[in-house]
Formats: sequence, C-alpha cells, structure tokens
Amino acid sequence: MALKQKGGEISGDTKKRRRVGFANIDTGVEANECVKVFLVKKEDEVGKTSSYCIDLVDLNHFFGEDGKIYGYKDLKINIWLSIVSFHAYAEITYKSTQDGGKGITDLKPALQSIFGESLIEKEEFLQTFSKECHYIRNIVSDGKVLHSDSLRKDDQASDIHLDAEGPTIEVICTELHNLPVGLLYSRLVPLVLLLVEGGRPIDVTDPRWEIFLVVKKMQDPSGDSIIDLLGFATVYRFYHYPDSTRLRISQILVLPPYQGQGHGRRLLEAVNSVAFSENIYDVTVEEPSDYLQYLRSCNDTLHLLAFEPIKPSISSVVSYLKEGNLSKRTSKLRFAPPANVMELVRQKLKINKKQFRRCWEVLIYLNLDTENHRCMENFRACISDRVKGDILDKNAEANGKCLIEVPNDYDHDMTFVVFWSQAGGESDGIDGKLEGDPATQEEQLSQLIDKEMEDIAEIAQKVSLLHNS
Ligand SMILES: CC(=O)SCCNC(=O)CCNC(=O)[C@H](O)C(C)(C)COP(=O)(O)OP(=O)(O)OC[C@H]1O[C@@H](n2cnc3c(N)ncnc32)[C@H](O)[C@@H]1OP(=O)(O)O
Repeated sequence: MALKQKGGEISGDTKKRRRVGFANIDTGVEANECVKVFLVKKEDEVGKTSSYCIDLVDLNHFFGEDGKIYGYKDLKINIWLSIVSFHAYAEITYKSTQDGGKGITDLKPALQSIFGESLIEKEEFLQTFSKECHYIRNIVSDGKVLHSDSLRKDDQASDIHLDAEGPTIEVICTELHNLPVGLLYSRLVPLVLLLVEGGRPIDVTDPRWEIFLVVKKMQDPSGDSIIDLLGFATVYRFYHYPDSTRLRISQILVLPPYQGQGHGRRLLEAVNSVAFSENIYDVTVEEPSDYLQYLRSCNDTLHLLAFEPIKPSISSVVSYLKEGNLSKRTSKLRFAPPANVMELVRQKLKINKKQFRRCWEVLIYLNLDTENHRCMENFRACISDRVKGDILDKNAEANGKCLIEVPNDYDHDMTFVVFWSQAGGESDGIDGKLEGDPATQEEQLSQLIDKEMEDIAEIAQKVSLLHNS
C-alpha cells in the first residue's frame, strides 16, 4: 500500500488552500467517492487508471462508525487487483490532511478489513505476475472436472493466444478445507465484499464447503497451458432428514469482465449436475440477488418446459384461468402446483419446492393468451393471492423465528439452527410487512403485485426467446 501526498501542489499556496479546504467542519467523504478498484492481468496495467474499473457495492460500513472518511483533501484510493494471483496493491493520494473536527481516518485498517493479507506492497505485487502466473493452474490440478466445452469464436477475448484446439471452459469442483484452496478463497473474499451486497466470508475449515471454479484453459505459443479463473460458487452440503443431503449455493460470482457470457449459468448447471449424479435432495440458493434469481428462474423454467410429466397439470390450471371472473371469488384459488408434481420435480430435476412455485407461475404465464383480458385478470388474482399468502407467512415467521446454537464436530461456535416455533418454513421473498393505514397497505400490496407480474413477464419473455432459438 503506497501513501502519497501529491508532490508539487503542496508547496507555494499550501497554507491558503488548507485554510480554504477545512474552513468549515469536515463533513467527510463517502468511501465510494474516492475508492476505485481496477482488475489487472499484466504488470504494465498496474498504476494505470485506464485499466478495467469495477462497480463497487456500498463500502461505507468498512470505514468507521458513520461510514465516512475524514481529514483528507482530494483523497483518491486506487487499488489494482490482479486476476492472476488475486493479490492487491493500493495507492492512496491526497493533497493534504487536517483534523477538521472528526479526526483523520486511519485508512489502513479499513482496507485490510476488505483485502486482508492479499493487500501487498507495489514491488511484491509486480513480482506476483511472473512468480504466481500458474497460481490457478496449480490449485485446480487436483479438482474434479464437472463440465467442459469449447469456447465459441465470438466469445474469445482478443488478448488470448489461440492454439490449434482453441480455449475450453471448464467447471472444476474442489473442497475448500484443502489448505491451498482455502487460501485461494481467502484471496477471493475481497471480490465477494466488493461485488456482492451484504457479502460475507464463509468458514473454510468446515469440510462441508466446496468451491466450484469456472476457468478458461488455453495454450500459449510455447504449448504451455494457461488457466484463467472466470468465476466461482461456494456450496454447502446440508444434512437433510433422515438420510439425504441438500446443496446450498452460498456465493456465486463471475468476474466482471467475464459476466454475461454464460459462466454464471455454467456454475448453476454444474451444481445441478452434482445434485443429479449424487441423488441430492434438492438445490437451494442463499439470499439470491435479483439478477441471480432471474438467471436461475430462466434456467430452471427452461428445464421444466422440457419435463413432460408436469404438462397435464399446467393445462388444467390454464383452463381454470380461462373460466369466469376469479377475482370476485372469496375462496382460495386453485393455482398452486399439485403436491405430487412438486415432489416429482424435486426428485427428477432437483428443483427446490419454493423455486418450483416461482417457475410454475412463469410456466402458466407462458401458456396464457396475454391479449385475453379476463384470463390475465384471473392470473393476476392468483398472483395477488400468493403475494398475500407470502406476507402472512413472513409475519408468522417474524413472530415465531428462533435461533439456537448446536454443537458440531469442527467448532461448536459455528453452527446454529433456525426454527419456527409456530407452523413455518422458508419465506417466499417478500421483504418486510406492509406498513401504514389500510389504504396505504392496499397501495403497497398493489405495487408488490405489479412488480411480481413484471418479473414473471420478463422471465417468460427471455425463456420463450431462448426456447425458440
Ligand atoms: C447467492 C449469491 O451469491 S447472491 C450474489 C450474486 N452475485 C453477484 O451479485 C456478484 C456480481 N454478479 C455476478 O457475479 C454475475 O452477474 C452472476 C453470477 C449473478 C451471473 O453470472 P453471469 O455469468 O453474468 O450470467 P450468465 O451470463 O451465465 O447468464 C446471464 C444470461 O443468461 C441467460 N440464461 C439463463 N438461462 C439460460 C439458458 N439455459 N441458456 C441460455 N441463456 C440462459 C439469462 O437470461 C441472462 O441473460 P440476460 O441478462 O441477457 O437476460
């Protein structure tokens, strides 16, 4: 980490500027206004602000109690993060420092809380490009290859030296408690913190964690193989009563330069392939972001479209929606997938029940005539029913949620169980309760339903595009 006061500009009228800069109480600066992170692959990209700059999540919570940086004038924190060895180097520049009433923020601990030991000095950082050029290759050498495909020509980045066979994309699975793999993960944690809202590191000492790495394999002109890391997913094996296991995707991240090229989907599919081959109970995802949920729903719905056994049940609900005016009915609508169908989907496709219910709505929507006003009103009435049910479940959960610690074989401080003291289960994702008077609540509910309808339509549109292509 290099701390620099910008030379040249300090002398001369420095005193005057300082007085101007801190004449008032220091209001501080938001971390995201002065921190920039650049992803670099080569030594000569270090120090250049023209390198690939990533969009960061809110970093304020790393910087002091109120999340602001105090005491610096024209502060810039530029960080170069190597996507070869996953080390980082920070260059901090400012015109001057002065305590303007709130002290001078110590930047080092804040940066260390994000980058940990991967934050190193410039000289050492520059050397990593040659010393650790095969870092990823060495780590993945013992992993299990789950998926391999050749890269399409138009997906190939211009900086790749093409060999006769062309690059391949592989998804490789390995256990996180192996020391070198755990160390790699510790170097990837900064990316989780910088790119995933609310991202937290996982505990690599628990042997139930695995990491799925999506990599690009190439050959350089001398025939030596090069392996680039494109993204990863951490997956936990949960015990499922009485004698099976669930796979839960905890974090999934594709490095920003490689996003939107199908690698996130490859990771999801690789986790699914393990679920099939090992007859896992089902696959779940821990607090998916909106985009991940969209991607996952598109992918699962595509699988479901090809799954014949559910078609009669879909037709039955579609016919029901074509009937009279369901929005006027007082009893609960017959819309949810039948229990035996849910069970079959879980067994054969490993799609979790909650996720299947989401895809079910898309499948129904795909079979409706969107021009048929009555039919769409009926569909909306069913979505409204479901949203209200979710809110009631959420409230019941909030009332009855309990948390207890339970011992395990590795570290008794690490394991806890959440359970509901009343009838409960996993929530369906409506955040918080409705607030305010009945009219405001009605308005909020209507907005929630609109949003659900939009999401369903968006996924349906993408799925039909992919299905017909
Ligand atoms: C639990 C958690 O970890 S939550 C946090 C999730 N991670 C993050 O937010 C970190 C930052 N974001 C990322 O790392 C990435 O954007 C991810 C992991 C969310 C997604 O990975 P990506 O590689 O960008 O996605 P990928 O390219 O595979 O898929 C996206 C596209 O594939 C489409 N798709 C989905 N299924 C299929 C399919 N079967 N066939 C073809 N395309 C498909 C999607 O519709 C989407 O296209 P669109 O956006 O044009 O509509």
